[in-house]
Parts: sequence; structure tokens; C-alpha cells
Amino acid sequence: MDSLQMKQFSVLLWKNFLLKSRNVVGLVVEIILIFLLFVWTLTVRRISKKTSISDVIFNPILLTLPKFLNENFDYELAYVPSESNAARNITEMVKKDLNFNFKVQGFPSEESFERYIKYENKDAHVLAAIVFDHKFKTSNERLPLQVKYSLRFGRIYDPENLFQPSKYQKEIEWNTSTLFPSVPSLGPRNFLENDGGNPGYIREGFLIVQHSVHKAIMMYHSGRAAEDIFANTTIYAERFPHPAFIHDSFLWTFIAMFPWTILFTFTQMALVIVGTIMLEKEKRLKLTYMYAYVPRVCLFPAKNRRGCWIPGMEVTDGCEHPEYQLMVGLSNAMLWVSYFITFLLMYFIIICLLCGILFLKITHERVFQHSDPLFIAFYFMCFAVSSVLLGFLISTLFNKASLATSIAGFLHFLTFFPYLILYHKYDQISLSGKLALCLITNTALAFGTDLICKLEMKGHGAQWNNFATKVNADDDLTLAHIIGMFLFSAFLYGLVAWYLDAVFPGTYGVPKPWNFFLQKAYWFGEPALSREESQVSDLLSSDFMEPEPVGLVAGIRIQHLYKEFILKNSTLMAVNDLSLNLYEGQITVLLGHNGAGKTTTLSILTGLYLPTRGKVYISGYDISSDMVQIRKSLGLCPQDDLLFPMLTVSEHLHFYCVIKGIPLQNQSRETNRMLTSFGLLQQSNTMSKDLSGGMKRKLSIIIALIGDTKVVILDEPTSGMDPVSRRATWDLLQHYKKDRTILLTTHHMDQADVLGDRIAILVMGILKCCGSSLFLKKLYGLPMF
Ligand SMILES: Nc1ncnc2c1ncn2[C@@H]1O[C@H](COP(=O)(O)OP(=O)(O)OP(=O)(O)O)[C@@H](O)[C@H]1O
Repeated sequence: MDSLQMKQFSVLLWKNFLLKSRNVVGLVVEIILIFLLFVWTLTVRRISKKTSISDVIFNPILLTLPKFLNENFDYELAYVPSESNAARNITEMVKKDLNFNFKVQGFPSEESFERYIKYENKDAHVLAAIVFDHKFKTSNERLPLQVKYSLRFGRIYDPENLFQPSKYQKEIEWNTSTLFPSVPSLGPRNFLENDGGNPGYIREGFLIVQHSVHKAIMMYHSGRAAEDIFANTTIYAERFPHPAFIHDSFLWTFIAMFPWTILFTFTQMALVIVGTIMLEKEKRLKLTYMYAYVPRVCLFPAKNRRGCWIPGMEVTDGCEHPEYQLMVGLSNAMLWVSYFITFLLMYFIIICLLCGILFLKITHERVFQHSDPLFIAFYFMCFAVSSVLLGFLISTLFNKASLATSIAGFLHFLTFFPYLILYHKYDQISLSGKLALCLITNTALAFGTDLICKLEMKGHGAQWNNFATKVNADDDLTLAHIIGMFLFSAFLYGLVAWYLDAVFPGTYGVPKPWNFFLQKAYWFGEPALSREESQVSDLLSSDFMEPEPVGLVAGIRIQHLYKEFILKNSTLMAVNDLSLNLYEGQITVLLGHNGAGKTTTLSILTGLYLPTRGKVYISGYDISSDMVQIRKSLGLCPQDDLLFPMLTVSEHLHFYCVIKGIPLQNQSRETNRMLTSFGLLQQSNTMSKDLSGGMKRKLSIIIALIGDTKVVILDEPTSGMDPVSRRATWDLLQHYKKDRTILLTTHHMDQADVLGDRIAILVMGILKCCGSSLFLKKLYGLPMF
């Protein structure tokens, strides 16, 4: 970045922050919205009390069969494989040990047992199946000494109604694949229940059946010796005692609602990012609405001044102009970076508020007790980076603001769904599966907030020194992974957005070839050699074209220019084979009725539209390849005033002086000269929203002329001015035309007559005649049309 670019970038940020600071009401509204979202978090914090639980000593429990077994009902003990006598004998011994009238039934394979359960509706009948993991070659083959088996239990049935699954159905999942509960706790699990509660390894009969199987296997191998050992043995189960601890019911509620709260908190930002960029793209503003998004967002749709509904955005009047910032010489990269920094700053403010709510002692207890606020802020900032770039990506995919914003809102919630759907299967997902899911920003956010809550529940909190360690032994995913995935997905989103923005810039803007990134010129710029050396022209000579002036340099050369618009069922040739030279030191007026093609021609000259065919050279540079170079000396006054309503006249001029590279020491001389010339000196501290229509036009003309602009394009510059101001402006334009190539459009004959050194008349996109006012008067007589 050279020093001019540094200055341009700083002035962009200066402008954004200045505008933001003047929109205090909007900022307050946003803070209130965030605060409302978190009021309920604090309310839950307030109503959920911490309880001190004294040390817990559990009573021993005699292992018995489940209480819900009903004597009058047929229960079964199953075994696999049925052809093994050893398996059958052991199951019979288990039945005898349990002292219950089970029917013992064998199955050749585990699959056949499953079929029996599923298709013969026997799950209420089978208490357990003992599945031996051995290949028995003959039915009399003995069990090996090292026995491998598994116990399979059925569902719990309501003791009152054996054919109805228990209402605790969900809770009986035993999670046998994990060593620890996925949600950790400071105290013992289900500390009020002697038998450990759910999963019901004791109360559902698992321990007693397991003990009986072990007893049977030992007796099978050791016979009497084992029988003697067990003859006078009674088995009790007793949970470990636990020292006193603090039970905080809040965290149990919070872990369920925190990802949701975070999701809603950032919804507005997701909409704002896409909505802002899309509006600028759709309305050809790129950047000029930037001031509007910060404070003036709302949760409800708003209407812009053209009556279109924009979800969640309030649109400000007065700043519509085709990619103006690019046209006056800012680079696309600089615009994106300034978007990025400004949005990131917005996130930063929200994240600071969020951290304030999480870490300040607003109620009797802080929401987070153990985590490091700086780490949490860093974590959310990494999310913000990813989220901003995802917003950039979405905005490059669409051309319509309303559609893109709706889809962004929809995607914001949709991308949270993988977390919701997979929440109960979380333990079964491999690390690589989790990392793949973390490519979706909101899913990663939800996984991460979940981990933060778990670390809080463990009493460690999320800290710089533990963010790369596992939260529990069964979960490989750490906060370090999540942060890494935020940054990686941000990189991917940014890469795709950059490519799409270049190749599909939308309705306005010049698309680059698909392989632009392979071209040296993209990275190192076009060599200055592309500057046109000769000014040989093949303009048509006819009775309607005055011969070209001799000895003048053509600042703009248009050659066989065509612009075709594809409409629904037809095509429209807005500019048709236009060839024209515009000379330095002259004002060339493009005259034509409404719809003649004047603005379209100007739009091509400024790089807003790509020509369908033809060439245009400005200061010797080809517009198709050297637009960046051309824009450095281009001044533009668009048909609609491009002004920031909340900036004063002098702030506008400072902004554009810096962008045009005018040294600071010359700025006040330059701006004072211009303001005095145009009679705006008294209004220099007036905000542009308070200027009259004519004054706004004058300011737009000053912006076009300021700096070393060699080529000035003015689209109906005096529209809306009173006759005196018009006359004064004409005089000034005559004064400023020296060394400049000025192109001006109008439909007013008198303006063309007074101002135009040469007048080109366009009719339905076709150049009908071109020459001095005198030449045209001779040709047509008065009035011309
Ligand atoms: N983006 C577009 N898509 C389709 N048609 C367009 C587009 N822009 C302009 N046109 C059409 O091209 C023709 C020329 O329009 P243009 O705006 O260049 O005329 P103009 O001479 O500037 O008119 P005015 O004096 O009213 O501004 C018109 O018929 C217009 O409807």
C-alpha cells in the first residue's frame, strides 16, 4: 500500500466512523435490542440459585432384579448362539441364580435375535440376551477360558402397563459408547438417587444379570470351588461418596439456551452485512450506504425511497450513484477491506456488550464464573471474521438485495440446524466429521458455545491455557479446532467471494475472465504501454459531421460503440455504433431526448457498463483494460447527487480531496477556491441533507472538478438549479475547461448552445450529427428540435 492508498483507506474509515458517531439514536436502538435479547439470560441467572450440597454418602443397595418384573407375565432370557450347549447351560445357570421363572430361548445369531425382537414384537418379554462372541465348531465345544460376551437389554416398560413404553423412554439410552456423560457436572450424577438414576444400570437389572453371568461362567470353569465361594455371598452396590459441592442449576438451563441466544444476537448482523452490500450493489452505490447500516438497522423490514421493502434495513435518502467510489479512483480491494473493518468493528461492539453481560456481576452472580473474558471475546471475534466473509460470499451470489437478505436470514438459521439435528448423536460423530461440520460457521459457533458451557460446568472455564485440551475424554473436538475452523472457513469464503465478485460483478461492473487470477496483469497491473500512441481516427465523415478540429488532443475517443440491453422478450440497442472524439480544453455536449442513450454512454465511459462492442480510450487508456488508471484522473457528476446526508460540505470536499490525492496543505486553498466560485462558502459547515437541490448539484460538480481531474463527465449538471445559478455554473464550467476534457449531457438546447464547443446529438442511441453550435445552426436552422 503506497502512501496515497493509506490516506484513502484512512479517510474511508474516518468517514464511516464520523457518520456512525452522528447516528447516535440508531446505535442506542441497536444496544437496546441486544440488551433485550439478553435480559432473559440474566433473568434465568437471577431466578436460578446456587445451592450448597453437603457431602453425599450413598447407601448400599442389594442387587435384585428390576422391580417392574411382573410374576404373571412371560419373561425370557435369550442366548446366542443356540447351537452351543455351553451357552445354553450358562443361561440356565443364570436363570437359576436369578430365581425367576424365565423362559430360556436360544438364537443361532444376533441378527436372528434382533429379528425376533423386531418382528415378533417381543421387546417387552426379553429382559436380556447373552450374546457369546465365539465361533463354536461343535455343539459340545467348551467355552474358552477368556470369555467374550455382550449383554443386550430391551426397553423399559411402564410397570403399570407392560405394553406401553415408559415415559422415560428417552432417558434410558445408556450411551455405552462413551465413558463420561457428555455434559459434565461438578457434583455426582443424580446425587439424589441412591442407585445412580439414569442410565439405569442398577435399576434396570444390568448389574444383577451381569453378576449372575460372571458367577455362572466361573462355576462352569471351576465347578464346586466357585460354588463354595458364592454360597454365602450377597452382592451390594454402593456409589462412591462425594465431598460437599455447589450445585448450580443455571448452567444446566444455560447450556441449552446459550447457542440459541448467540444465534439470535448475531442474526441482525448477518442480515445487515448482506443487506448493506447488496443494496449498494443493486443501487450501484457500493460503499455509499455504509453509514446507514451501523445504527439504522431494525428487526423489521423497511422501505427504501423507491418503495422496495428491505428486510431489517432502514434506507437513507440521497446517495445513489453507480459504484461512485470505484469511479473516483478507489480500488475494489480497498472497498472490501473497509467493509470488512467496519463490519468487524460492529461485531466488536456487540461482542463487548455480550461479554459485559456474561462477565459483569449484573445480578447476584455472574453468568460465567470461570472463563477468561478476553479469550471469550477472541473466540467470538474469530466467529465474526468468518461471519463477515460468509456475508461477503452470499452478497456475491445475488443481484437483488431483498432476495439476498431473505436468503441470508434463512441460511443463518438453516446453518444452525446441523447442530440441532446432530446434538443427540454428537458422541457418535468422528473428529473429522465434526471438523467438516465446523466449516458451517453457525454450526461451529454452536459447537463452540457448547464446549464453553461445558468447561464452565467443569469449573475450569474457557481459558487461554486450556482451549486446546479436550473437555472430556470422549470428545476430541476442542475450542482450538473451532477457532481454527472459523479462520479456515473465513479464508475459504473470502476466496470464493473474491473470485465470484471478479467474474460475476452483477448488473453493474465489468466482469473479469474466469482465469483472471492466472494473468500477470491482474497481480502486477497493465503496463503503461497500453496507452494509445496514435490518435488515428476512422470517424465517418458526412454532411452532418463537422470536420474534426486540428491541433487538439482527443481526451476521449469513442469508436464504434454499441450497448445492447437484453430485455424479457427483446433486445434494446441503447447505443448504436457511436464514434466520437472529445477534445482537451473543450466542453462536448451530448444532447438528446429522454432515453436517447446519453446516460448509457456515460456509464460505459466510467466503467459501470461493459460495452457490447466497440472501443473507448480515455487519456489514451483503453477502458476495457485500464479503468484503474483512467479513474485516477476522472471526475464525475452523476445524474443523482452522490452525497452523504450526514456529512457537511467541507467534510465531503476533504473526503474527495484525500481520495484524489491532493496534499493536505493545498486542500483548504483548493476547496475554498471552489466553494467561493460556486457560492457555497457560507454553507461549508452545512450537512448535505440540509442543502437545497441546486446547492447539492453544485457540490456534486465541485466534487467532479476537484483535484487534478483531466476528464470530467457531467450528467445533466444544472438540473434543478434556478436560472441564476445555472448561468453562474455555465460560466464556471467555461472557466474550468482549460486543460480538461469535459463531457456534459443535457436535453436543453440553450445549455448546449452556450456551453458546448462541440455538440453531439444522439437519437435512439445513434449519433445523428456533431459539430459546433454554429455548424448545427447552419445545418438545421433554429430551433434544432
Ligand atoms: N439497465 C438497463 N436495462 C435495460 N434498459 C436500459 C437500462 N439502462 C437504460 N436502458 C434503456 O436504454 C435506453 C437509453 O437510456 P439512457 O438512460 O441512456 O437514456 P438518457 O438519454 O440518459 O435518458 P434521460 O435523459 O432520461 O436520462 C432507454 O430506452 C432505457 O430504457
